[in-house]
Amino acid sequence: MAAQDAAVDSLRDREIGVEQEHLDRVYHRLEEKIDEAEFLMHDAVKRGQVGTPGALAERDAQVFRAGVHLNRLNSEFEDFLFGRIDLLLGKDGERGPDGAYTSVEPAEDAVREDATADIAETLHIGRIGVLDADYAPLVIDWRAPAAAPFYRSTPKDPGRVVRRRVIRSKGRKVLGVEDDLMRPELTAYLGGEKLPVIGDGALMAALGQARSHTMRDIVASIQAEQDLVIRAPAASVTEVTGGPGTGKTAVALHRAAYLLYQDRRRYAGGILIVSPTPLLVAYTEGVLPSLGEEGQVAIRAIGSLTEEATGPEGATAYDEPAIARIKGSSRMLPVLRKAARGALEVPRPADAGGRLAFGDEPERAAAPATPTRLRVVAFGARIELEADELRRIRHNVLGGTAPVNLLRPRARKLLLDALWSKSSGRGRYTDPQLVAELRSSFDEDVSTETPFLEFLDAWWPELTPRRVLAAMADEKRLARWSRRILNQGEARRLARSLKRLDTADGSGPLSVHDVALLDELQALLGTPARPKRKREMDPLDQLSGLEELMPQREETQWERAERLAAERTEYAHVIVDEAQDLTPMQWRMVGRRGRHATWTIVGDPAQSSWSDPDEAAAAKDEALGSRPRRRFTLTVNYRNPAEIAELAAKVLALAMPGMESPSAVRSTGVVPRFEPVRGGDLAATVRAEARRLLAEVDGTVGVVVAMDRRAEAREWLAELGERVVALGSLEAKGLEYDATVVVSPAEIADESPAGLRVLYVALTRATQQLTVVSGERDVPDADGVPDLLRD
Ligand SMILES: Nc1ncnc2c1ncn2[C@@H]1O[C@H](COP(=O)(O)OP(=O)(O)OP(=O)(O)O)[C@@H](O)[C@H]1O
Repeated sequence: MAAQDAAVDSLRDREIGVEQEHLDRVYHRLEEKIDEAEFLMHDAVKRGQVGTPGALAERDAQVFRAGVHLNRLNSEFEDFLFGRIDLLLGKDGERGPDGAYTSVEPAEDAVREDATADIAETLHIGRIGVLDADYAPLVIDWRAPAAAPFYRSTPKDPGRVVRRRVIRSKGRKVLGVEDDLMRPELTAYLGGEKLPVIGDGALMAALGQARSHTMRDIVASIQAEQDLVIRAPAASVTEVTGGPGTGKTAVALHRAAYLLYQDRRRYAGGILIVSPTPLLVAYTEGVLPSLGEEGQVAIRAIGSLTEEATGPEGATAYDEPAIARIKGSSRMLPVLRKAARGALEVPRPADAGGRLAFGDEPERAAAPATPTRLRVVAFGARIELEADELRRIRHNVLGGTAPVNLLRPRARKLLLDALWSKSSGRGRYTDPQLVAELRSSFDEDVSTETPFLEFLDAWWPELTPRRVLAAMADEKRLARWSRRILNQGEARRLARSLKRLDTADGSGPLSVHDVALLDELQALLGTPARPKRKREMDPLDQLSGLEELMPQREETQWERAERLAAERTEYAHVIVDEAQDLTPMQWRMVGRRGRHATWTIVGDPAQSSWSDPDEAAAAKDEALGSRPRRRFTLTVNYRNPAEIAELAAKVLALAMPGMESPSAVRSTGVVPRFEPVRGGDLAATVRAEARRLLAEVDGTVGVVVAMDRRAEAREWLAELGERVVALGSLEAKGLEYDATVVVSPAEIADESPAGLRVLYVALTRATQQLTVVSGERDVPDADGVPDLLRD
């Protein structure tokens, strides 16, 4: 036995040596490329000294290209090279642009009659492609067509692949190799020697690794059903469903990288990834850089899609479920329409200095209540418009559906018309040209008069979304705007929840659901065009007057890329993660960002925390329009061991009877634990359990509690260090931990109408171990199993 083990070890060492040699060759080539890039960079800087506009632009472009290249090469990727496939001869002898043979099927004579064959081609797969000096592929980019068989090939449908190898390396050192044999029936030879096979698969090794607070890419172990989604053509809408842990988030992120690789020009318009929480954004945002992609992709939490309204930190407050239900519903749309127009008559909050939601100027000094009379002096006489005349004009202007803020010029025009019709100058002449001149000077005089300007500002103020939302905090007013849409109780609750915003400076804390309302209001109000500010001039240039002689400095590509990203409100591709949670109002908000986009939508209806899935489905259909859809289903759970998945399936059966659970790919033999509260002390029980799990696992421990308990749970765990995190049930979306403690299933299930589905989410976060602690509302049996989790 020992001799056999030693033989296996020495074969493994030999194969590691083979891959090390290849990796050395790759790094040698990379070093040459880095030298080249650095040379280009210096050359470019020299060119810059010539100073003509053309040379400057060329220099910028060259520096940009060389910089990007250097960046990618210099970032010492862990697992830069991670895969290899050994292939039979292809059907035709054609090679693709990456130098690899294109044919997926083996040639007819690739396998001899005695089931022996020769390996005709070996490809190494890595995060980016590298060609040698003769343009032969040293490494194929994982997204290139030639790399697809690495992911797609299975023993059932092997194509040309005989052996698929995952290479584990760190920096420049190869640490290990794991092989899967795709054609076990063959005896294959490579360079005259029998092809060796090492280990028993890389997937299990990857799944067993401890989790950290950031997600890893899965580029070395993407499975065939996932690869189909990642490489699906970007036409219209790609919809992916699958249970917890089936890799939906991972697939969505890899798809973003794939699309950029496929068609960088098309996606220069940006890819937006919408995530449910800032926690999931933080968890996933390292994946794309690790795949060599940054810049073009914006990952945003649904609560910070409108950064202008919320600030970069976004909205993180959660409304209680009954309020969230109202704010998320599409019934809010007619209410907001009324509010956007009605808010014109609402006096500004008493103070100044508040942050404008979507503008860039601070609010000006407090204005009095909306004026009811306009009085001006023209041609030496006083002219007045009374309340009912003003009302008629306002009514007239608001007739259509145009955004309120864009109607101000029309309001101004109708006011001037009405004043002119009362002016003494009107009947003075009959010559049309004279009348026109008189009118024009009348308009100019009146419209620059301070009383007129002040009146217009107060009577037709430029509204901000925050100001309108704050105006809805008044119960009577909101009752008026929501008549026959919300019932009295709903209107009252909604108004109360908006009171937070009705502060003097209008900057009270926003909830996640407020953001979609603000965004809708922004669309209803419109943003008037502002005069462009002149670029500030260099004071030295001004002194010498040289600026007129110098060519206009052109924007560099970097500056341009940054500016476009900052200005971007629509994207070329929109990816929605945890799509089952988007409310109808959120679908409208996301829809506005992808009006001309292609889409990838991933989600799981069984994990939805939104109470009315039909209403959300209708809003989603509206956002996507009639675009054709391709649907995929992922079926294998890579996160939870079978023991945990089995327990979660009991809740799934209650939450969504008849819905199938994904099948867990591995089992650990460790069954979930059940802990009743010890001595009535929930905090101590949870703390003890978290401490125990910290000793059991290498990575992270997540403690999931009902939303109302978040703050206290953080205190319970404050001294246990950074490996432990306390989370509210809604915050656990999409995250995973080596071990989790789920605190009081009944409390989580009772939180909202979707509570059972939220509990299902909480129970499916662990990769190794799970403990369920019963609280007051649970009814544990003699083994501590709460009633919700019994058979
Ligand atoms: N092919 C794979 N190879 C290695 N790990 C994988 C693979 N597919 C998924 N995983 C891992 O499984 C875990 C679950 O993946 P992911 O979070 O993407 O699932 P999900 O479907 O989004 O889950 P949920 O619906 O619960 O949010 C992650 O740790 C991911 O890295």
